[in-house]
Amino acid sequence: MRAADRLVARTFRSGGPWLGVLLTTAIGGALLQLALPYVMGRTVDSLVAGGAGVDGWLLACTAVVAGVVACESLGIWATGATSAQASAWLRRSLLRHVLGTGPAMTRRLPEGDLVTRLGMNTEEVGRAPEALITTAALLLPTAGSLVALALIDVWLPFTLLAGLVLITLVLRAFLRDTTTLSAGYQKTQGDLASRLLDALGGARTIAAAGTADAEARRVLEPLPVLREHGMGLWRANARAGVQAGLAIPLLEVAVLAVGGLRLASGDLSVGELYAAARYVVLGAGFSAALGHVGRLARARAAAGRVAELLAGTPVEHGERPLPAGPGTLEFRGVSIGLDGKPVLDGLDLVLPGGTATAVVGRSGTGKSLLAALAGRLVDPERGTVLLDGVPLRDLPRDELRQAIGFAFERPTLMGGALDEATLEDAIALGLPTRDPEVVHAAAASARADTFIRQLPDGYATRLQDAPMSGGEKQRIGLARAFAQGRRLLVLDDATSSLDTVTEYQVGEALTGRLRGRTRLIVAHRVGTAARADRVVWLEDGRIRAYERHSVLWADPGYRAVFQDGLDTGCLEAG
Ligand SMILES: Nc1ncnc2c1ncn2[C@@H]1O[C@H](COP(=O)(O)OP(=O)(O)OP(=O)(O)O)[C@@H](O)[C@H]1O
Repeated sequence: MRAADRLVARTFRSGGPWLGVLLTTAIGGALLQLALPYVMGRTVDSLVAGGAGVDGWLLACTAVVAGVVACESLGIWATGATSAQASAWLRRSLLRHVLGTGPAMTRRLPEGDLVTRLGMNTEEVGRAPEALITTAALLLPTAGSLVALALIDVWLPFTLLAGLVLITLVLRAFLRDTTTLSAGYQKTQGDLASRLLDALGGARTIAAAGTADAEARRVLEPLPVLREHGMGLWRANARAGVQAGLAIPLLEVAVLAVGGLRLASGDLSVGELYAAARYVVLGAGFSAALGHVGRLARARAAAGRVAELLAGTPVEHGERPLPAGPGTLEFRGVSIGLDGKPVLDGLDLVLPGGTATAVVGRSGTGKSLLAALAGRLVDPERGTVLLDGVPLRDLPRDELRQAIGFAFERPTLMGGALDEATLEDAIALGLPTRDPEVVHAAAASARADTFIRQLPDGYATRLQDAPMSGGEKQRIGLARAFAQGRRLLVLDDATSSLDTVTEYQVGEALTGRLRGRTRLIVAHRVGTAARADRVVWLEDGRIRAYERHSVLWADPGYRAVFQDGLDTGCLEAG
């Protein structure tokens, strides 16, 4: 819980100016509450004494009550504002961290679980500052009551103190139990969200397989666990509520008994006994912290889950500028593995600037991983990847991203506000300055220009108004990569949905007008490998060969790589 508590403390500091208002109203309100019994006691005494000065005390009573009401009202406002500000701060930093970590984050945690942590859990952590202040503010009247009782009579505070020890123990146990139970509850919520998001992602498959009922059961499978944690929380709440609730009347009786004896012996006035009774109630009001402690416990549990997200090391970028160069890409002793098993092992490879290299190999040999390493979407566990002699880790983020363009098999098209982003925005995504000529030229190379111009608003067509086929989306993704990557283009199976003719045309552009840039192309088609200057043939995590396709073709093992899913026509083309 250490990391969680540290995060709660950081969130507290981010509460902004409203935190000050909350603190002032909480302390002010507590002090006024503390003054109220004294003022009322003096009013009673002046009434008993025949009414001398009663008007002044009545006025004081009114002023104190008005002050209490004002503090409470402003406090409610400040509570909302503080929580909103703290949650917003945490959500912003968390989102930056999660997106900055990149694909490593979604490999570590399911997306639904991430959404729950970034959404619900962050909001719960945001309530921590308010819960902490209100709980602490409750200590003030309690401490004040002890002092006031001591001033009235020396025996009275001991009675209250005994009760307070009891209440503190109850609250401590409640905080501990509720934190544990809340953690379980929130974890199950994350599990439910992950299952739901999985099911939504596969909605087409579920509909096609007719398994909606079975899938709904699978999504809701953790419900009994959620219920168990929920019931546990209610039980803990009820138990602590009863225990703390019992303490107040018991304390009142005890103080009244002691105070009554002192009254009988003439050591206490009626007004003092009245004030003492009020102070006991005020002091034991600490038990009202139960609700705040519950919120604090939920916030701590949520902070634990949020802190897990922040635990991953963020991707760090260097400050070394990229020197002028042709885009030479070098893998030097690069290794990376999964669960202790190497996927790519000791790769040494130099792709000369301006060349086109196809990466081939059987499914699962690490072609996509090699592509990800080439553009620092993943860092190697050992070894270095260099662009024009500079390790990618040393490059500033903007220079790195401007130098390397990525296109994927299933690109996600985006470009600003969800409902406003246009096709031009999607292609220009990541460009430091928007130049329509660059966008149009990139689209032309990706064979997207013609179909875009046929749309009613051309490049200004909103993405949501342009439902696209898989191949069309791939072409927009390619155009985006072509527009951005000034030195190196990494195409990870990015032409798989294109028809043969379009794929050929894009291939022509890759070897024609895009020739000035280094190109790394993960290829499943023979034609793509044949057009490249060289082929990297991956096998069992190592480079089996780095050669021209025409040379490799003589090897039956190489030809077998293309056999999965290819027709003989394509093979002949090789
Ligand atoms: N960041 C990573 N770190 C370690 N291993 C990874 C990482 N990303 C993927 N892998 C693993 O690397 C292996 C190869 O995956 P990859 O997607 O690179 O294969 P591929 O050759 O592109 O396959 P296919 O042709 O089927 O797309 C898989 O077992 C995958 O789980």
